[in-house]
Amino acid sequence: MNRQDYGVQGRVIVERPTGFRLDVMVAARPGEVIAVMGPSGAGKSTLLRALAGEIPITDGEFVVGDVRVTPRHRPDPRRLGVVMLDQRPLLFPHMTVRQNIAFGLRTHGATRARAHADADEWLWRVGVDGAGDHRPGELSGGQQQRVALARALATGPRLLLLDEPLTALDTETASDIRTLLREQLRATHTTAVVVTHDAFDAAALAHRMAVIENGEVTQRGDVSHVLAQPATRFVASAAGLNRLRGTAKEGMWTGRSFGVPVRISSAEGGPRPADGHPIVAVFRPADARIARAEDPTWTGALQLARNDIEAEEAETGQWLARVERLEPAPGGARVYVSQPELVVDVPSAQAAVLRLHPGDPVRVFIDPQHVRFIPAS
Ligand SMILES: Nc1ncnc2c1ncn2[C@@H]1O[C@H](COP(=O)(O)OP(=O)(O)OP(=O)(O)O)[C@@H](O)[C@H]1O
Repeated sequence: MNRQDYGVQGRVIVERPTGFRLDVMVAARPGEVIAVMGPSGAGKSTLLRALAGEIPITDGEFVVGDVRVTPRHRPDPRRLGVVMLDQRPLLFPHMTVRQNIAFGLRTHGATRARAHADADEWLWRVGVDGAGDHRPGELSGGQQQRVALARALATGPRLLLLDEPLTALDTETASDIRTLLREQLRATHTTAVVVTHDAFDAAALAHRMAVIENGEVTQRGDVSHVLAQPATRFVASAAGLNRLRGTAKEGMWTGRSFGVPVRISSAEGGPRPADGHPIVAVFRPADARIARAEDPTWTGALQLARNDIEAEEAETGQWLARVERLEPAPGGARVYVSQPELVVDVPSAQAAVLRLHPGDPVRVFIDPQHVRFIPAS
């Protein structure tokens, strides 16, 4: 078969007895890497398991290369040519590393000598040459994941499925394996679907991404486009962005904070949504600022905010908010506030001065030059 035929395309529908329904269109061109992100329970693993032929689809159909999968026809995974790479390497512990890789090649018809020679070549490609005679248990977690990648790619799968392949690794090892994965996927022109919770991995590994929420695709497109134009709160938070839904009025975002009107403007030019249309204000947590409210009591702080509105002195890009929780973050603190819900990254020096606690009234400020408006879908 011509290598150009490879890729995956179709509609995957899986209904669970629990009432959960997955219904997604999948399409990856040959050699293309698609990232799949989504909240817990969205159906990402269900999708991978269906694509791997591990569970039947209830409806729809898809093709992997030229092999068709339907609710009634579920080919043998080897014939389907789909290989799954898990969070954990899952190597055979009683075999040597070389035998682990050669095993798959042997089941594809290679002679013992050929399989062993190819296994050594693969060990070299993934940077663990010399480890061939060791048992997996004698290698580090990162080395084992390298071997698992070699084993997955060695048989030239039509489709490689990666389920959170970097999650179980420490940061430094994850970084090495991310680079290796990227290089090898490109070099072997392997079509792949990678499930990840990390937008950085999606951007590093994939050409395009699909977001699954509650069994459906809520956004798809080029990775950078999806992350920059988040269509849902989940994507915004995965991309590390605040996403505030409001209504367009006089070229500004308008919403409410504790019943008090709030406005945010954007420095961006271009067409503005007509008044009354829903719009979303998007900005980074590090671009918002926070200060203690002028009055430390809630009644006092709210009264001041209302007075400003009545006197028409309420400034755009600032409003009263409530601290919900605080988390340590690199270089400072991450502050979660409500009404509207958003995240503000506060540098250490300022966090030390502010001494915030959950329940405190604060003022949030956002400069228009850091705000982007996108139409609400
Ligand atoms: N074997 C099963 N039988 C019945 N229902 C299942 C089974 N496995 C998963 N589900 C249900 O399918 C839905 C989707 O689960 P799935 O594991 O695919 O989500 P996920 O996006 O991979 O989540 P996570 O990120 O937490 O792994 C959930 O409601 C789950 O309870």
